[in-house]
Amino acid sequence: MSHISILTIADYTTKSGVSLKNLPLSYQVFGKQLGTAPVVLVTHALTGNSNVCGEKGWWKDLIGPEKCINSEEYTILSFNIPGNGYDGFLIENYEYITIYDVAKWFLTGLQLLKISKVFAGIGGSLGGSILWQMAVLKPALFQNIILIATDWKATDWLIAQCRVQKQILYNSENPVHDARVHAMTFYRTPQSFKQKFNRSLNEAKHIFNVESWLLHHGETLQKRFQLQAYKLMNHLLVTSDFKTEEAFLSMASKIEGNIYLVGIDSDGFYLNEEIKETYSALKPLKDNVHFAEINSIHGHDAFLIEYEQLTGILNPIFNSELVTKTKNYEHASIG
Ligand SMILES: CC(=O)SCCNC(=O)CCNC(=O)[C@H](O)C(C)(C)COP(=O)(O)OP(=O)(O)OC[C@H]1O[C@@H](n2cnc3c(N)ncnc32)[C@H](O)[C@@H]1OP(=O)(O)O
Repeated sequence: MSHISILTIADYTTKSGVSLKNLPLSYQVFGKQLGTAPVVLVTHALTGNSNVCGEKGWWKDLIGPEKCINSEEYTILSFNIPGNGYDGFLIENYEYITIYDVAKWFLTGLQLLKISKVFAGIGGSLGGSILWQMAVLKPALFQNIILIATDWKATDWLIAQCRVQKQILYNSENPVHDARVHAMTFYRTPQSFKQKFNRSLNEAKHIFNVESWLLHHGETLQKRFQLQAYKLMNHLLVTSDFKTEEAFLSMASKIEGNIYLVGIDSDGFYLNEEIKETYSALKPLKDNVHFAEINSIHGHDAFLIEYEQLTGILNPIFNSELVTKTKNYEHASIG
């Protein structure tokens, strides 16, 4: 059982020029003790947290003892995005914070923990956008980065969805509940709902099952996630900081480690074709960039559902013999 530890970032000035003192950065470590094994850094998504593989860990089907990312072989580290509320810390005035700042905080966290080399950074959705930014800021840090259902930029489509979310978060009487109800529709697909519900009725509630499912997810999130945290996370989604594709490609081509892009063919939030475009544009500039696709009817949520396919994609990175040799070499670099 991993407990939450807290680091303090004494002095930080955001990219927008706001000075912050004593910012708490909380984290959890699972598996091997820090300094004894290669580090896997997991960056969480919108309503996630640092509990990646504990009893209620959100990626416990992928990470843990004898799982694809085996906690008996690796040190699993995850920071909470400051302001996600999971450690009791909220950020009242969040508009000046961007993904760039979060990436800088995580990099400072690694420095405070004396980690100079990370075997793999892995994240989906918002977590993947943070990883892109970290890898660009520190091109030699990661031996592998795995970016799942994510992008280095916010597309117009994503910005539009986040605007609707913001309208709900500011104007609804039950903002977290209602925003989640809306979000669950674009995390899935029509085909996923058809397979799951097929117009069936919830007799007790006199509504369709798809409706009671949406309301269930709304209620569940309302119980565990705070409004201020949701506002911050929704804001972060639209703040990637690379300006143009040209600028991004020039910076991304300097990342030294292997880059694995993973798209979901039915993703209606971070579109697969955008991920493929990034791959096609980056591949001529960098040898060790790879693309893999998850085939699923479940849309964006597939990165939290399709574990067999994820395991198939990730096994060569985490469990091949070649990797084991590299891992042993990497032990020496962990401070
Ligand atoms: C933007 C970003 O950065 S990332 C996007 C963020 N995405 C998320 O946060 C994930 C949101 N999705 C979820 O939480 C999903 O539930 C997943 C992906 C974790 C799991 O999906 P699935 O395995 O398909 O489970 P499902 O969505 O059906 O959820 C199961 C729950 O729904 C309940 N449920 C199922 N059908 C119904 C129904 N007809 N009526 C009411 N409740 C229902 C189940 O009882 C179960 O409840 P419990 O979790 O309280 O035990």
